[in-house]
Amino acid sequence: MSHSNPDTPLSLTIATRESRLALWQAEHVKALLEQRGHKVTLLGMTTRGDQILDRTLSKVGGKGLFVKELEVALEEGRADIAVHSLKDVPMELPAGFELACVMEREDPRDAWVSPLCAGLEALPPGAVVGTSSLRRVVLLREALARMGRDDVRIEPLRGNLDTRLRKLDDGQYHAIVLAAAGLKRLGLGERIRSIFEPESSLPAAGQGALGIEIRSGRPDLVAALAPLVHQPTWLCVAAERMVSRALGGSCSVPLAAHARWQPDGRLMLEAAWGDPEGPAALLRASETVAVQTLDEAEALGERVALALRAKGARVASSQA
Ligand SMILES: NCc1[nH]cc(CCC(=O)O)c1CC(=O)O
Repeated sequence: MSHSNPDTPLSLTIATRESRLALWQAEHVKALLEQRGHKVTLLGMTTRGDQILDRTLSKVGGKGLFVKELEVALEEGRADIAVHSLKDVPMELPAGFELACVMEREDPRDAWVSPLCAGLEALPPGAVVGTSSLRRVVLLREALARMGRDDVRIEPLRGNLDTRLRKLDDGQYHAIVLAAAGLKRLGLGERIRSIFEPESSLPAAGQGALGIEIRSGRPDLVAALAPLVHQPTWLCVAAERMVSRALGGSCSVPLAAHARWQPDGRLMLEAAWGDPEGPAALLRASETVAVQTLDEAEALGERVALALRAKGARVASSQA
């Protein structure tokens, strides 16, 4: 098809959420596409996930909340591509949509932001730590239990990045935990007091990576986006996302999945699962293997999910 040449300039519209982080990400993709001669417009929109700020996301339907409206814009032809934080993209896209591009990952780790101290160990007695994901809550509880700190309270923290930082600055929390990637992208990296190594806070599947979604059947877009693809990141997130998918992909279950390239060129995938009803201890599994294709990455993810299941992890029933 003549349209499939990556050098053919296109006029395209990017659907994006309107949080500062989402706009930064959309502008980033816009600039990269414009460098390649394409003409790009942004279409900003508000999603249900942006509107519901008073409840924990896991209680109101989960990840799809941040992408549905963008998909409707693609479906109706009001936009051509949607730029997402991959962490917010459901494991299975609706029929007729596909992931056309995964870009190079920003820092995938969790960050500690606090005016008081550089980590959990230095928190004052009775401190309140804010975070917004079940995964982080369970990982923090584990770490606190290891330190014998049953005095520390973990409280929900919702809202976009600026809102979360403001709540910290208002004194509602002594410290908050959030993704390093968002802070770094917005030039707020200096607020990070410390970074959790994956050994102490295993990241969520896709954390720190951007994905670009399109309607299927647009080889012109696939070709235009091909130069933005970072294959090593795509292999990592394919493995990570398969773990979530194989376990039901619900964000009301504490689940971490993180893949890293080893110096020997193999991919190490680690995952952790927590029983939403049970005790806080997480089940863990990992495997390191040579991976060259997305199929091999997904097979790795499936095996690690199976290993978790063998240890007692259950498949979540599909979310509402
Ligand atoms: N759940 C919301 C969300 N989706 C993506 C990011 C951060 C950026 C990224 O992971 O790419 C965040 C904020 C956070 O988890 O603190």
